[in-house]
Amino acid sequence: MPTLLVKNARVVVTMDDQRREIADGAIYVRDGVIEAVGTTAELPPSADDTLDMRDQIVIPGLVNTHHHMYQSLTRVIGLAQDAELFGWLQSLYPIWAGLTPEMVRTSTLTAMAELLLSGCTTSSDHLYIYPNGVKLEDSIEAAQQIGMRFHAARGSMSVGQSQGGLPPDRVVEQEPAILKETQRLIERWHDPQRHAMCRIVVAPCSPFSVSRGLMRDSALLARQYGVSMHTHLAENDNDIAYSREKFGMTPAEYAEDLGWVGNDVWHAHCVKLDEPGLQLFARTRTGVAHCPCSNMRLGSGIAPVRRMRDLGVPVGLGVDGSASNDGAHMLGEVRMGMLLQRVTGAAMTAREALEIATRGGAQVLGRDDIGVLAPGMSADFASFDLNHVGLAGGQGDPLAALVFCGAPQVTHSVVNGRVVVRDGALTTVELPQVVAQHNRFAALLAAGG
Ligand SMILES: Nc1nc2[nH]c(O)nc2c(=O)[nH]1
Repeated sequence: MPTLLVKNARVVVTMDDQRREIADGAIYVRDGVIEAVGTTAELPPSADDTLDMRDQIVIPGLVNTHHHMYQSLTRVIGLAQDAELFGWLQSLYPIWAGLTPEMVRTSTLTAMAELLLSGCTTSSDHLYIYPNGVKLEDSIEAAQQIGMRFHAARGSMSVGQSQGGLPPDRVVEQEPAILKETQRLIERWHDPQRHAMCRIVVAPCSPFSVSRGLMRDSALLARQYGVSMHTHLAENDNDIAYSREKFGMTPAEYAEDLGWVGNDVWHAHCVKLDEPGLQLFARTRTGVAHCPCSNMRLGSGIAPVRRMRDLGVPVGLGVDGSASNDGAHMLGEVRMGMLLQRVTGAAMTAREALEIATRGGAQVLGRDDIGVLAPGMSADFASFDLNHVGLAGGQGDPLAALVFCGAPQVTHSVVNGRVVVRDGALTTVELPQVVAQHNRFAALLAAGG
């Protein structure tokens, strides 16, 4: 059983129940699981592999609760640069119709590389468009290759324009085929055990691209297998208007009506969730993926995260797809999450913002084994060099500096006890080659395949 020792860290931020921040910190890992956390003097002096974290801060691996990784192929597309959600989607659906399995595989590697280099060790990905033979396996196999803990959300769209939906008919699927494929994926890939590296999520896309029937049947399927459910909800004013006009309900009423509330459900955005909706989410422990950069980029508004947290709604953080962010720096997203709440006059500390991205994300994804550095937890963590120029002058409070100052890339990232980034470089893929391939695919896609 391989062992790993982290020692001499300036500080280990545990996010444990006492929120301990351990100076001269150390972590001892056996077979991918944390065995001990303490000071360097308290822990064993050696292991099969040792990371000397002198002048580094160690934090629990960040948990990204919302992404569309394929969208990294369509960053800053001209027509979509300045549009709100519906116009943005309408200009991108036709481009995404050209996606191929190889494009999904490569863009998943690129997006995961970006996440791992920014401190994220677990990510969800909402893949909801399946043209040209694309399958969820294209992203699952990329996650295995790069070594990221993965919640693969089998998205779907079934209501095209001819039925009153937003997407063109050619990118939607038949509902029986969606359900059959989702069931196959759960049976093939879902691992319900602690420390699982791959879980499947049932994830019809949004009220304006999926029927009520598919929402209901998806919930039944998910609960039959005990897997989580994920969708978009209450993202902007047009989204609210669509729900009111089409269903005669607010988004929260719609979700409740279809069985889409509970601690096995998390909704992306929820910018426009009203007070009864917030109360409903708190009562039912329904989760939210907060995506501050995307909400700003699309001009959607500011999610009431302060109110959510005060009511006890589980909140995690998400970078969202890179066509609406357009970066995927998870620690940068933590900073934005903190700053954006302050724009509303609400209080949000650096420590709370980091908590949302660690413990909060773990709760939203339904996991009790990540987001905290403590014995028995998965060995998922990231370290940052405190000598980085962007942190100069902030040494008095390294954790606050990391969140406030504008984030560097990691020095090391460890996932399930495996060193996936060592001394700033990915150990599992040749990143320059991946990026070059990604750029070729992006150009092809923009040119119409
Ligand atoms: N931010 C996003 N919102 C969405 N709604 C929807 O139906 N698709 C998307 C998306 O890709 N990004």
